[in-house]
Amino acid sequence: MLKIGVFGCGAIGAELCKAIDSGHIDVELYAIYDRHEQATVDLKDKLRNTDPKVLEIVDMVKHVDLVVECASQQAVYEVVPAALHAKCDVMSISVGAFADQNLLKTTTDLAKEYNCKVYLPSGAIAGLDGLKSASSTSIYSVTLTTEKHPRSLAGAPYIIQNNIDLDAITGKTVIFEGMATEAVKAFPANVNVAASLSLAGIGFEKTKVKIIANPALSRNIHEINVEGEFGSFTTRVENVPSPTNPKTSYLAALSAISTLKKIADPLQVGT
Ligand SMILES: NC(=O)C1=CN([C@@H]2O[C@H](COP(=O)(O)OP(=O)(O)OC[C@H]3O[C@@H](n4cnc5c(N)ncnc54)[C@H](O)[C@@H]3O)[C@@H](O)[C@H]2O)C=CC1
Ligand SMILES: O=C([O-])CC(=O)C(=O)O
Repeated sequence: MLKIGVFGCGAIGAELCKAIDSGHIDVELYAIYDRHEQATVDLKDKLRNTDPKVLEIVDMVKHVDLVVECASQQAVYEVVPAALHAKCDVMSISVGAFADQNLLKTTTDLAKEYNCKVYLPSGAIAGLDGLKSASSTSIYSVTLTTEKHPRSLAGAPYIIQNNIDLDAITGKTVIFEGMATEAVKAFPANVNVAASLSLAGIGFEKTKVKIIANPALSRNIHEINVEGEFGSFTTRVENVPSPTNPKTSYLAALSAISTLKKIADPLQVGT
């Protein structure tokens, strides 16, 4: 059975571990890690059938087949190269880190060298399947419009650097408009989905991102518009936020669960 290490025990990591613990995913949860020890303690308390070891990344990679990063963009720099050097496959949910072309190249080079796979789940959006198909011909534009409650944007570097008072926002307000390359750094905990879109489509320099704060919202909305030689499509997901992290949509955790389930499943149905 596939041995898994989960790096990051927050909203997504905890849901993923609970899905393994409940038997929903047929893998062995061998190890977990979080820089906040209490997060590992709290997570272990919630698990009924498994008792993973708490191992730092250097030790985790010696024992597992696949490492799942669900921590932060910063953690990707530590976790992904370490896993690949140890010939482990990796799933990474903090996809925005791969806007760094050096990290992206190192990752793909290492994965090729060691014959490993790097899985980047769809996260909190729908439509990557259509975008990937459409990419075989010309794509004219890809636009992500993300609308969240202002509290979900709190702490983002862009909000801090521009002294934006989120409490003063009383109506729908455009906070940011730019390209994905800038957006994923400016809002590292809000628009990792812009990175997945960029990688599946026309790249970080051409993928447009608009971020709107709306205090009337209780859901995280991601709308994607794609125009190309194939025609056009729009997807819109109105996401229920994770109860433990309002920045993160529940669908993102479900996407990580679904990706891991697919990796573990011996039967692969469909194209
Ligand atoms: N691709 C997508 O669609 C989505 C991606 N994300 C990203 O996924 C990641 C996880 O999201 P959540 O579980 O909601 O976050 P969270 O904040 O609830 O949990 C993250 C956990 O990882 C730990 N952590 C962070 N950096 C670490 C490091 N360098 N070393 C060790 N532990 C570290 C934290 O202590 C925390 O317990 C975040 O980067 C988030 O921005 C979130 C939602 C959607
Ligand atoms: O969960 C979401 O709504 C999307 C998100 O935070 C991200 O892409 O970083």
